[in-house]
This record gives sequence, C-alpha cells and structure tokens, in this order.
Amino acid sequence: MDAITLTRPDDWHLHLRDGAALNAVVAHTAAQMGRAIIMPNLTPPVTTTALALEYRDRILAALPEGSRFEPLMTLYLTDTTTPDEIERAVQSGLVKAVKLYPAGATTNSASGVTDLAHCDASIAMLARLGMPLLVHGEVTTPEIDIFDREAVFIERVMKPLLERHPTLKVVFEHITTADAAAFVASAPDTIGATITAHHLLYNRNKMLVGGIRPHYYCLPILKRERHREALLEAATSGSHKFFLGTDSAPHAKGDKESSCGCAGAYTAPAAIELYATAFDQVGALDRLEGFASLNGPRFYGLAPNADRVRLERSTWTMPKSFPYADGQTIVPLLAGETIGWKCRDLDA
Ligand SMILES: NC(=O)N[C@@H](CC(=O)O)C(=O)O
Ligand SMILES: [Zn+2]
Ligand SMILES: [Zn+2]
Repeated sequence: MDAITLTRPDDWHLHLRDGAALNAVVAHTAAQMGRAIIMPNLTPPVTTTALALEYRDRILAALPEGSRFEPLMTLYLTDTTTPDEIERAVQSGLVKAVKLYPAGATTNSASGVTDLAHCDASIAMLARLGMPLLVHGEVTTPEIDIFDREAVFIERVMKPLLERHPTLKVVFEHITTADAAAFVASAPDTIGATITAHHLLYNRNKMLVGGIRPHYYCLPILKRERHREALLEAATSGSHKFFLGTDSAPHAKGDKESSCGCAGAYTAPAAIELYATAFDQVGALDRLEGFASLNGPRFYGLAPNADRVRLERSTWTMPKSFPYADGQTIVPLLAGETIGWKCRDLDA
C-alpha cells in the first residue's frame, strides 16, 4: 500500500505546555489531529474546572487562523480534589477526564497523589458520573527498578483501584510493557490504554547503544524488545481498547541535552507518520484507522471526526529543530532524519 485515507485521527494524550511554548508547538498537532486530550501538568497544575477552561481559551487563542482543532481538557487530581470539583468538571462539558499522577512519577508531578485513599470520594464520583480517570501507571518507591515500575503498578495500585471501583472508566496511559498490554486486553471494556508511537517503534537500545541519546528519554522509559513487540501486537490487534496517544512532551533543547535531562519525546511534528511507520512494519496499515481515529472516540463516547487525512508513502526530512519559547529551540524525535510517510489534509 502506498497511500491510505483515514478518518482524521485524534491524540488522546498530549502535552501542550503554556505561554510561548504553547504558541510554538500547538500548530504541529492541530495540522494533523482533530482533537486532543490535553495533559494538565502545568506549573502550577490545572486542578480546577475554572483553570481548565482558562487554559482551553489560551489554547484556542494560540491556534493558527481557521484551525478547527478541539482541545479536550483534563483536571490534575490531587490529594485534596473534592467530589464537587469532579461534578463541576463533568457539568462543564469541556473537561473530559481527570489525570492521576502518582507524586514524583514524572515531569511536573510534585503535586500528584501521595495515596489513592485520599481520593476515594472523588474517584467514586468519577465512577458515578462516567468520567474517565487517566493514569500515569508507575510506582515511585525508590527500591523498585525504573524498568519495573509499570508492571509493579498493576499489582500494587491498578488492581486494588479497580476492585474498589469496579465501574470506573480508566485509561492506562502510555503503556510500555507486555504486562500492561495483557492486563488491559483481559480487563472489562471500561479499561482502555493509549500507546505512543515511540514505544511502538523503539526499544531501550535506541536510547542507550552507541552513546546516550536524550531525545529518546521519556517516562515510562523505553523497555526491552519483547515489550515493544507486545505493544505493537496490541495496537494492531483490532481490539477497541487500544488507541493513539502520542505523549508528545515538549522540552527545550537545553533541558533535554543536559547533565540532568528532562523526560519527554517531542513527536507531534510527525505523529501520525510515526504510527504509520510502525503499523506498516508489521503489514497492519489496515488497522491504523481503528487505532488512530475510531477507538478513542468510542471509549470517550464521542463521534469520530467527520473529515479525513491521506497518508502517502513519500520521504521527507524532519527539521533539526523548531523555534521554542524564549529564543530557545526544540528538537523533534528523528531530527534531521528521513520519515517514510507524509500526512496530507483532505477536505481542507
Ligand atoms: N512522558 C514524559 O516523559 N514526560 C511528560 C510527562 C508524562 O507524560 O509522564 C512531560 O510532561 O514531559
Ligand atoms: Zn505520564
Ligand atoms: Zn504524558
């Protein structure tokens, strides 16, 4: 297949940041995606519906002229989030989910949840109102190896959470292990998962062999090849539970190429092309539309986008960097390298 037409995809896990950074990155996503679930890990975090609606206005103001991109907002769950706040979020119609960051798990998670027991009433409200809880699924205890943090989270946190709240809708975000893929596949239909393009394309060698490559450092960290294979199998299986979430996570070049580099891969400039590359590698391009454009809206109870994009097998070179906030630059994944697919707008 040298070209494929898809219902316009959505990104069910995206970081847009704020201010000048937001202005620098939002057009990359808006060029491809119809909608995106916007992560709330700003500083300070987006903890209330009022803050989420203000952030939404700033995103809309930063969009290129004529863009129809729709940001779907989220709240950052803390130990002190109230059930009333959850109700306000649902009533707004514009906040679509609540995000659980275990405290200390990842970028800007210092205000995250220290113990889920503190959030029991808010989570019960989510379950009652049918709003999904999006979960960064890694334990943070120092004695657990960073490569095991997701698998241990399933046993210590995810299973007890679902036993206590069996009707809760949960998205296991950016899954990176065979363990998480198997857990989600065998869970009820109320449990879904997002998978990034970089975890479908690369194992940890990409980050560590022949020199340390900070642009491949993200959380959860890249895993062994057998995990990559399991993720690709899940994404291309045709199961409705798995859907596209880039976790495109912009950080300035200097913050990545540093003695203590930030976690996050900037994939938005070639998001759908990277997924097409991964699906093509296993001859599963016919499954891409379900994963990228249909399964996500189905999970969130939304209609798929009405317009389409066309992906063509054609090579182009990813720029080495893009302008970012405050005179800095940002380095996209595969900077200066060849991409084998190109997304074109149809019906524009
Ligand atoms: N994925 C990452 O490595 N980083 C994300 C946070 C997250 O999604 O965990 C970020 O905000 O930079
Ligand atoms: Zn995360
Ligand atoms: Zn993320």
